[in-house]
Amino acid sequence: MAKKKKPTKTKEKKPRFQKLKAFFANRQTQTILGLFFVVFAIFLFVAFASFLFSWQIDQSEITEFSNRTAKVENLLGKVGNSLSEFFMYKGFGIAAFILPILLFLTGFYLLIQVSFAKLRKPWGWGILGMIWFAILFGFFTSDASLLSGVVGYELNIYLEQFLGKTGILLLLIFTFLAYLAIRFKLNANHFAQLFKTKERATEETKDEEPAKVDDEVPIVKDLSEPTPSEKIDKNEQEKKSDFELSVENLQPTISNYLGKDSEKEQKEEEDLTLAIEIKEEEPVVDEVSIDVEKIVEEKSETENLADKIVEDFGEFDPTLELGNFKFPTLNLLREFNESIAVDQEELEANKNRIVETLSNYKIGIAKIKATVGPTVTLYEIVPDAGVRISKIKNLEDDIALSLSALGIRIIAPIPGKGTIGIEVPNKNATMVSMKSMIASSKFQKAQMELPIALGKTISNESFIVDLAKMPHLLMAGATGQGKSVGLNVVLTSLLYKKHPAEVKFVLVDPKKVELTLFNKIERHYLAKLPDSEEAIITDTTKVVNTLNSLCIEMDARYDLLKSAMVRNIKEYNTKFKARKLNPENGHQFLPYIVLVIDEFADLIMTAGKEVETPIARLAQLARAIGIHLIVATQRPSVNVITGIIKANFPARIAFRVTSKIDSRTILDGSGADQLIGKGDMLYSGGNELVRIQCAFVDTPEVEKITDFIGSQRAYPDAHLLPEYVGEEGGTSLDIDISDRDTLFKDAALVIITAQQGSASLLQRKLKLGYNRAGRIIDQLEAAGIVGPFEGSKARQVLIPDELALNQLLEHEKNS
Ligand SMILES: Nc1ncnc2c1ncn2[C@@H]1O[C@H](COP(=O)(O)OP(=O)(O)OP(=O)(O)O)[C@@H](O)[C@H]1O
Repeated sequence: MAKKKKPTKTKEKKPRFQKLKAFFANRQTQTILGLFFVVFAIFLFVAFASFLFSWQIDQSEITEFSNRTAKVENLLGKVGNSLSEFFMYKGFGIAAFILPILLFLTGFYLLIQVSFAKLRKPWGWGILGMIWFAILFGFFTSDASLLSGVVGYELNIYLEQFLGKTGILLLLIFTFLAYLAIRFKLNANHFAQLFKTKERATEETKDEEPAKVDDEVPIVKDLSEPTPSEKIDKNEQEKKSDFELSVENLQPTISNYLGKDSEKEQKEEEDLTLAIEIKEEEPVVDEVSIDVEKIVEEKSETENLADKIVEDFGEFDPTLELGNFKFPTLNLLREFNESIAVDQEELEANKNRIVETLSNYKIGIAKIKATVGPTVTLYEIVPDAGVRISKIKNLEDDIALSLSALGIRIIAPIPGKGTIGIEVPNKNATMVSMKSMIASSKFQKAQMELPIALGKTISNESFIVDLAKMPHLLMAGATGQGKSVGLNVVLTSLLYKKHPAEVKFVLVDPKKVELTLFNKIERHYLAKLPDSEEAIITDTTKVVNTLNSLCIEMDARYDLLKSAMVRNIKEYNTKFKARKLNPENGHQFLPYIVLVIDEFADLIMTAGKEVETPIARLAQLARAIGIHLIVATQRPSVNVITGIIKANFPARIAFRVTSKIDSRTILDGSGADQLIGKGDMLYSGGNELVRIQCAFVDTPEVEKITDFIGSQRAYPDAHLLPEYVGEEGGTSLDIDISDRDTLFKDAALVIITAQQGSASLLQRKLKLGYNRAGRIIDQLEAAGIVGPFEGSKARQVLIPDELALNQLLEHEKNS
């Protein structure tokens, strides 16, 4: 009992808290509050300033607050006086001025809508500052005065008992230095560095001094008569370096030159010659001396800059471009009477018939329990001990006959329960409206990437699944059993939950009528090929191009994920939002792409392998990069849902099908043939089958939603997928050599080095547009460097290495 009470309490509290949250999130509330804070801050500031001059005069009036005859000098009257008395005299003294500054900042932030998180720091430092200044002023004043306030004075007395006067002073100095260290991000290394640079500077000056002396020595020596001590020792002469020898070699050259003049002159100018010799020597010395470049220490940051960008600008918000986008409201959806009427008589009658039929076959029942769902009621039976389960399973048709009802399904045993279930359709089925699904708190609070509200289970629980986890969905069912409604339910769910920046749809509708309504939201939610006019694809050749284009997008996304060193789109986007990926390196926020294909059988019939291959490739690989497939088909035959497709679509929905074989094809078991239609479906998310009544959303409802979204500001164009040049899009293969692209040879080298003939490789390596890369690939094909087009696979490279390429090109020129 106690356990049951708890959740009701929290349920009551939450809406009230949310209302309060919504109230404060309202811009009007924020404006009024902001203005109040700003005005109140100015009020306090003026009152405090005035109090500085009038406090002694007004002090006696404090007790006379209600006395109308008593007058005060404070510019802001008795209220100003009392507040100042409270905050300054009885509070923090002069330091109380910090308070109006903080209030002003708060009001200002509220007005310009800066996040509250940014106020935490100023308030924290502000309050600490008030206390610190109060203590500081209290330290220097001997009485409770206006400077320190009562707080500062009392704190000083209190601290003095423990630390003494000197202790307080040290504490103040320490806290001040600690503040400097935290505020300006200083640490001991900075001081050490400061010390080192000083030391280096003094060392440099010291180094320079002896150098000067050395330089001067030879000049002094040369100009003066050589002293006996400086006469060259023979031993030393032997040790002379080559360099010194070369100086000697210079000597005769100059003296020979001088020798051409008279010998007298030679003697007279001997001293001078020496000086000249040395002067000649100087530049040689200079050449050899090493000029040591000053080591400039690179500036380093003390914190991660990405964090700083986030701190300054907040996380990247992908929804900013359509910041005013309004999600569709609940009132666009229709309301139905959805209360399930439990018909006691019907229940009783069905129970009696089940018991009777089973007893005819000598199967005793220990217990029976009924759960009434929207369309079917589940009777859970606990058979007597020793009854074989297979025996009950075989009685399916007999029980159906005795209950004279269609769509009876026997689940023997119910997984995880140890009972046997018999699902019997209700006489009056209840519709599950889309509105109830969208409004359910399970959907509203779903923390999923791509939540889909499919419908209600037999126990009336809303069944919400995450398309991102599925990761692809296969839908099958005979015509008129609710497939199209199911697709609309999926799309509507996503429209109610995801911003246009977060998800894009690629819609393929060969029937041309089912998804046309979504044309209105083309520039919000749809993705298309660059050259196509219509975003919704109805033409088979366009489907092939779109699928191949999605394969290119997939490859490009994998490259992005690789360079960002993440494993999936969620991690990638989180990293991108935290501004850890540079958009200049090609990184961008990646929206989920949901590819919806209606009438898959029709596509396979007309395009066969051409669509199957890229679909299989996407299904196999696209889960991590946020491309999800929803494929619907009327005919779940094995040539439509082939083994390779089936293997990659673990999540499947089966509406009613006409034969057991079809049921087996789609669900790997029977059951879908026993459904009753009209949205009655079985969902298989791996191994377990869940019976669900699909939600119902009408065409007018979808129209209202798309109108609502379509009427809002949109992106300039639909989301553009990478361009794909199909086989027929290529130019003729007889390309003239002179018409070749200027980058032809570079491209050939890239392709040969990588041994991979793909246009996207050229795009990346040579930084080309897709069209140009495609043209070059065609030219390479014409030149016999790459093989022919092979669907989504890269072309074969026919030239093994650069040498062979050169030979080929040379041969071309000569021929
Ligand atoms: N979830 C549902 N709840 C109630 N009724 C439904 C539901 N889904 C479908 N129906 C009924 O079934 C009819 C056919 O549904 P829908 O058009 O989705 O069938 P379909 O399988 O797409 O058929 P087709 O393959 O011919 O397009 C609807 O008009 C509606 O009356």
